[in-house]
Amino acid sequence: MTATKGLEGIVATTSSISSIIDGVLTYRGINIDDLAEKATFEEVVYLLWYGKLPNQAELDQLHRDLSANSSVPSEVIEQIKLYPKNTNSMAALRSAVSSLALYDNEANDMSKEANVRKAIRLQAQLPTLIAAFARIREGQEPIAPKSGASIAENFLYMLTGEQPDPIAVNALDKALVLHADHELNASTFAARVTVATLSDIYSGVTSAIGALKGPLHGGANEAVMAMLEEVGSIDNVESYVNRKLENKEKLMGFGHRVYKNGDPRAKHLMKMSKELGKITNNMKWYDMSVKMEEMVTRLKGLKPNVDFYSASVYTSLGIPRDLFTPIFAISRTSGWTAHILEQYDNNRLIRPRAEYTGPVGTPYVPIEQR
Ligand SMILES: CC(=O)SCCNC(=O)CCNC(=O)[C@H](O)C(C)(C)COP(=O)(O)OP(=O)(O)OC[C@H]1O[C@@H](n2cnc3c(N)ncnc32)[C@H](O)[C@@H]1OP(=O)(O)O
Ligand SMILES: O=C([O-])CC(=O)C(=O)O
Repeated sequence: MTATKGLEGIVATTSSISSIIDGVLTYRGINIDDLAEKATFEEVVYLLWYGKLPNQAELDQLHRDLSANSSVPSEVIEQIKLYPKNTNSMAALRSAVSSLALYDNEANDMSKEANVRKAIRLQAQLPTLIAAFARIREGQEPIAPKSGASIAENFLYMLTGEQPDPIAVNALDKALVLHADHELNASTFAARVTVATLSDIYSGVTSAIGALKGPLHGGANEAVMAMLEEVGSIDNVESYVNRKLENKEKLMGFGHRVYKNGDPRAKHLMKMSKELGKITNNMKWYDMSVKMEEMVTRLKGLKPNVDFYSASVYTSLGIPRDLFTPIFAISRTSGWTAHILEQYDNNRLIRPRAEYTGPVGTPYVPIEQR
């Protein structure tokens, strides 16, 4: 038995949800470039869950279902009020999503119908939880979700209490489309491993949030912004990148386990970053990012991944840095739940082996002789 570090190249499951073939990403066979330009996030949610694009009536029904389920139990809001004000936002989200299960009568109902209803509730409630957390820590009251609004519109509305600009809504919606699913990434794998024990969907999504939090995965978008802020100005990019590469340190938002010739989502976010920079009359983060990309690509051959330009996109939308990864979680909930439903449909316990590298034949030494 020989281990493959990080399971690189190991095919661990079959899935019909999303694919990465020759650097091309598809959701249910539809190229991400088409979806990014043409689909709304709700259409993508439907596509991931049901395997086809919705017709108008189906999409309208999904909007109604998401809207009707977007309020969170008051007990969970009361718990969030008890969280330390400076708590990590992904830790807060992980705890709050886990708490949702306590107030869901169907939490442990493993029927397909109940699991689909729970997927809808999770998708609808994550934005509400995150906006509530963001307001509560600022000493503000949470804002109830607005009936009939899309997930992107509702999230921005619940965050600020103001009707968001349609440009901001469209930009966030497109970012949600781009982050919705990504084959067997670490957080989706975590979700599938958890539910493959026939544990419940809340446990699966809670595991996934824990995995997404790390800076090698979803946490990189926040780390990219921290890096840009540390660099401070375009004049410092060159020395910063040179220093990082000399010290063999990671540059956040670059590299990918699967894409070696570039992440197809990055160009869309780059374009959005440029457009939003122009609209907000602040090209600083975009310009710094472009210079960094040019250097890292030239010197190290690494391309930006989905997290790189999303950092400047969210900053242009006025979103606090530590909500970037929770926003990723809002989007990826669609993919996580699609994978969880797929796992239940064709389940087998996921239990690989480890190559043992410890001592052998070790005698047991009685405690008085140690
Ligand atoms: C949504 C997402 O999860 S997208 C990924 C988000 N994560 C990041 O942006 C964090 C920065 N990037 C990374 O840490 C990595 O590229 C990962 C985690 C994405 C992929 O990791 P792996 O597939 O294990 O690649 P690995 O770490 O083996 O990298 C191969 C080589 O490239 C280097 N490398 C990879 N990424 C970077 C980076 N961002 N900056 C500098 N060097 C890098 C490694 O140091 C290694 O160099 P070496 O061969 O000289 O030792
Ligand atoms: O697939 C991965 O390893 C990480 C990634 O880009 C994602 O989850 O979107």
